[in-house]
Amino acid sequence: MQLIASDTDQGLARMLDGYSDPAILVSANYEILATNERYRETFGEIEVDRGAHCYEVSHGYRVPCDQAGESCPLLACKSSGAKERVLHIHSTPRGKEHVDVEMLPIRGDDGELKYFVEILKPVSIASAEFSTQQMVGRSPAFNHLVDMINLVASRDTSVLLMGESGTGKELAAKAIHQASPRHKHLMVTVECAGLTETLFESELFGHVKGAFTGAVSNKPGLLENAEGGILFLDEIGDVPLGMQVKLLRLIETGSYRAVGSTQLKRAQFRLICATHKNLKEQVACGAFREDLYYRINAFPIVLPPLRERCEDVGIIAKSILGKLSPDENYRLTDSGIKLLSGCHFAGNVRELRNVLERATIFAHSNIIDVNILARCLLDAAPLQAVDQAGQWPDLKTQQARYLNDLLEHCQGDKSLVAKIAGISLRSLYRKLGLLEKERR
Ligand SMILES: Nc1ncnc2c1ncn2[C@@H]1O[C@H](COP(=O)(O)OP(=O)(O)OP(=O)(O)O)[C@@H](O)[C@H]1O
Repeated sequence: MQLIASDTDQGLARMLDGYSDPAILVSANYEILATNERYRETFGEIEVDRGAHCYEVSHGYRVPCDQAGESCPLLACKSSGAKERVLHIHSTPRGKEHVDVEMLPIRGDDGELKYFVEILKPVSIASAEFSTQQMVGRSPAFNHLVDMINLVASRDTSVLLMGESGTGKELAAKAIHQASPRHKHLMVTVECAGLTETLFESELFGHVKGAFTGAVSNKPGLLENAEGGILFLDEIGDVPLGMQVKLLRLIETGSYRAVGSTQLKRAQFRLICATHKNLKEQVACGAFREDLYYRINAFPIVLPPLRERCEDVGIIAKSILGKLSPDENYRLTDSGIKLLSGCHFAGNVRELRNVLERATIFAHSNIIDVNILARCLLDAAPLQAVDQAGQWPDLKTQQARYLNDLLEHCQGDKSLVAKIAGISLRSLYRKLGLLEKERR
């Protein structure tokens, strides 16, 4: 135990060492009074002798978290008088990390809230810094996603991952697998899109020799590989209706038959499904069974589109470059990151990845700048095509916004703007001239 403030209740401070997770004792004015050994091992010694505030040490803020635009668990704890938790990004000796923060209130003899025990569990399923292995991000939308994954991973609950194409549903499924008690067993992915009912059934359940033309020997199904582990059904919305009944039976009874066999087999697995479709709408129009929908949807997690976490684009882009060419040490310029952060990637992280892959082909050195990126942004449109109110602006307003945004991104470089916009420089000057006239 490291005791910082001398007037701290010593017994209370010593209690921290009973926690196997990093823990600190905090006063009602956010002062850190004591830390346990596990905390110091994980987050380092607190250098300031006296008056070190939790918001300074964990975030480098000069004011409490709630005044810096974040949720403050201590404040929440003060108002509820009960245990509170939140997922925060903390500064650590290793850089920024996601941390699951739990705050417990302790009352003095007079019944007033006097101390707070803060337990800080580092979350390893995602990275807030460059990483080629994990999901990367630090925006509020991404942190919420990490929080959801972190909460459900240790359970055996079925998870439904929903989100547009390329938002990272498969990566999220892998993160759940790695953080789950089943991580020593396999996660078997079944790509449901484009499979006919027959093919789906024999892939999943296996078949016996002679079950159909071409079944020359017994073949085990993917379910056998998933035994004890995780079955990940990607694009569950594309499973043919006939197969949905068999899937439902499998989930409800844990048993199935290989194609052509009468023998009942048992399967033991955790289910994770993913879809880019709106399954509720699919249910309403009769394309997806309602009973199956409720079976797979025990814990829904929505993956936010990239345009709702623009702050993450830079760190994701750097991580993707590290993954694409580990030896090249590609560097993105700040204006390049700014350009990418302002784009509407309909294909989300996958489209960003494609843009970066093209950029590595065009780059003459390991520097990827705004000019190279502009050549590679084939489909990505600048953000804000749709109004805040969800209304489509008229074409003129839309064009004006587009050109203004682009000019800003390209730091006034009109040749570059013309190139990205796919118009001649003359035509750009004409349009800008018209805009100017209208403004006056
Ligand atoms: N947060 C992230 N950080 C780093 N890379 C990411 C992140 N999210 C997605 N990616 C990368 O983006 C690509 C697409 O991700 P993934 O395949 O998981 O998306 P998906 O939602 O399953 O797509 P689809 O619906 O088309 O199958 C992958 O290369 C993945 O590694």
